[in-house]
Amino acid sequence: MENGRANMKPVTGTSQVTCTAPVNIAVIKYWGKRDERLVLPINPSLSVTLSQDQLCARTTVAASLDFKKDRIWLNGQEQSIDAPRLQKCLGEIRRLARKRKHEEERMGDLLGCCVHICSENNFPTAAGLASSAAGYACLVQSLAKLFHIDGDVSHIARQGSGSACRSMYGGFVEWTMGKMEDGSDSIAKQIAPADHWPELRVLVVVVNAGKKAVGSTEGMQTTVKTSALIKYRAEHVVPSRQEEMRQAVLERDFQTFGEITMKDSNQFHATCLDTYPPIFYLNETSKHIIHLVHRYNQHHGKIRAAYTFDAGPNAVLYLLQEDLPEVLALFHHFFPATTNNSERQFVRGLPDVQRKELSADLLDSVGLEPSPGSVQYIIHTKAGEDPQVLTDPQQALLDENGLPKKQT
Ligand SMILES: Nc1ncnc2c1ncn2[C@@H]1O[C@H](COP(=O)(O)OP(=O)(O)OP(=O)(O)O)[C@@H](O)[C@H]1O
Ligand SMILES: C[C@@](O)(CCOP(=O)(O)OP(=O)(O)O)CC(=O)O
Repeated sequence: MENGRANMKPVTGTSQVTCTAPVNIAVIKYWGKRDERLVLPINPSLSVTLSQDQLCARTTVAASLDFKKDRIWLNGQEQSIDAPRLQKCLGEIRRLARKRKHEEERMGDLLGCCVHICSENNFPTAAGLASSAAGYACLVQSLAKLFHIDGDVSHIARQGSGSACRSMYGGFVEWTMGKMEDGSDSIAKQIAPADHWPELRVLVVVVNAGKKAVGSTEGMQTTVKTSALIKYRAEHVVPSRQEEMRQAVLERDFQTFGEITMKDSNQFHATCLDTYPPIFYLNETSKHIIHLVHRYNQHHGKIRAAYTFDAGPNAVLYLLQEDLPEVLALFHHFFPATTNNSERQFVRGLPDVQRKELSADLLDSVGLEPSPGSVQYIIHTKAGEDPQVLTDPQQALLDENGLPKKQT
């Protein structure tokens, strides 16, 4: 992978670009829009971009005068190109490209071409694992490269899915609310690069990889309409929290980082409960995980692991490398794999699983009944880089005719 120009040819035949883009998991949550059309948030948010070695979207975009219409395939299935958010991203990219056409000789006849888009995620789609963030970041990055647009395009990714703007950067990223009516200052910015905090580890605990009942877009609309708590949160809680969190990241202060992460996740889910009718994203296993983490931290008298939950029951844990063996041992003990979720695949992305003996004291402090099979699997990962261009044509998802490659 390299972050330079893509495998682009002049538009005599087909011009094609392939990119990958990361998932990001917020530690200060975005929930609620002040402008639905432009996807402008009611509060700023802050997230960690995850490594693409474990979780990523991959997208190939191709432009050709031979294509009759714009088309998109997602995870092997052709989808409607008329989806409003897709249209918004395509339209914005073409608008920017038109504006820059006179400065860009390379643009050639690209603007007269239709595009084919093919994308896949290497993890479950629409299951509360931020597939829309990785997916729209990947789409916008690939289209920007195809149309020779340089510079920040996070304001375009934002219009695909709000959280996608944060996946345009690696490491630790904030999404500023902005004040402008056109949303041009509601953009993502990196506050620290991926290697800023090398000891930080991330465990994505997959409780349920199925499609969730209430999508984020609809869920946050109802919250904004019906919850008094969300207004209080946006006006009186998040602004100072965002500052504290930025400082905690810059100082690699895990105690503050962990505490704010858990409190912010809890408040986000409290606003879901305050929604009318209420929205429940956490399930019994999520609650077990919350208890486990608090009792574990209490046992050690400090925060050693911090949980956060998006719009679904899956937990994401932030922790430091030195505590990884113990935390994994706790999950093996309290959420043992069954034959359906076999031991070998239980923890993914960790070459040599270090096991640690748990003290009787610690097991006693946690004091939960083991719940076999309720965690499907765990992905071990860390902070990672921004979207990448893939230059090897073998990794493209479209063939030389601009059609999805046959699966082998
Ligand atoms: N690789 C992709 N390319 C383009 N669009 C994608 C891609 N992956 C997901 N999407 C879009 O995002 C939608 C899923 O978004 P949704 O918000 O429901 O789930 P999620 O992002 O997995 O969860 P959450 O945002 O709550 O963490 C898909 O239905 C599709 O429209
Ligand atoms: C709970 C969240 O993951 C919500 C993400 O919402 P989306 O970005 O998926 O919503 P839309 O802007 O409507 O597409 C919190 C977060 O990522 O900050």
